[in-house]
Amino acid sequence: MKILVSGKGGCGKSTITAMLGKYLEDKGYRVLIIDADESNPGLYRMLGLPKVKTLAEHLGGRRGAKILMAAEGKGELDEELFNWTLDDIPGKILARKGNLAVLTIGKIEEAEEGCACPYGFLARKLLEGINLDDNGVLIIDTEAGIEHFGRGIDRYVDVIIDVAEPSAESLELSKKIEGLAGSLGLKHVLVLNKALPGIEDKLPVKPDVVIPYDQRFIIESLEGREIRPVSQVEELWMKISG
Ligand SMILES: Nc1ncnc2c1ncn2[C@@H]1O[C@H](COP(=O)(O)OP(=O)(O)OP(=O)(O)O)[C@@H](O)[C@H]1O
Repeated sequence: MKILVSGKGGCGKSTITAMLGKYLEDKGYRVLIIDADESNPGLYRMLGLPKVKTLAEHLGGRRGAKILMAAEGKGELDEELFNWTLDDIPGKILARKGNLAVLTIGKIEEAEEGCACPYGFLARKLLEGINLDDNGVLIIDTEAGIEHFGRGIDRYVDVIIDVAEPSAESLELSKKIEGLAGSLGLKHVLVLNKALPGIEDKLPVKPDVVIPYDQRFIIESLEGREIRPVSQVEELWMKISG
């Protein structure tokens, strides 16, 4: 199963990715989290993992990714390059603890110019090439917004977790994500995160899962502690897998 997590900036994509990853590992799944959000230092902290080399660094940096992208354009890319199972992804690009691992696509350095296309390309090839068995779950934490939909990553996922917070802007974006999921024939699960008491009655849509606003997330983040999944994550998994 391949799951894409999408939503507005700061709505809780990484928080939900990390909680679902931990929950599933605890249930006996082998979990690979792909960090495709280049401005995302929180995911490693939430999972208590050290940072390791990115996939882009492994392939020669942004330049290496661009060369591969051009090769694909000319039909000359060795498609075997990304044909990995969870067992043969190079260890140096995996931050791993038990049956949960994180792989980061690439970080755009401050001095770097140009678009994020080479990293989008790598994410797409990775999702296309990776082979999961029945026990494997891949969760891709995307950058804020819906630009990544244009990079073709969505072609290789089964489910979209659409994370919204209770704001008009976030819900507006979620509506677009639902439309994109529908046009791609993907299962769409709407999570209302940071929900305040009674707020659901004021929403124009009915979320599939509601995660309350909880200041413990903020405290854990300030104290640099690992995240602990909330009980609603089980409900989220039922909606995804049911
Ligand atoms: N249910 C919640 N209640 C309170 N705070 C929350 C909740 N969920 C997430 N947060 C906090 O909101 C902030 C943003 O969360 P997170 O980093 O997961 O969002 P994001 O969507 O991944 O952000 P970005 O778009 O920047 O990658 C964090 O400080 C996190 O601890």
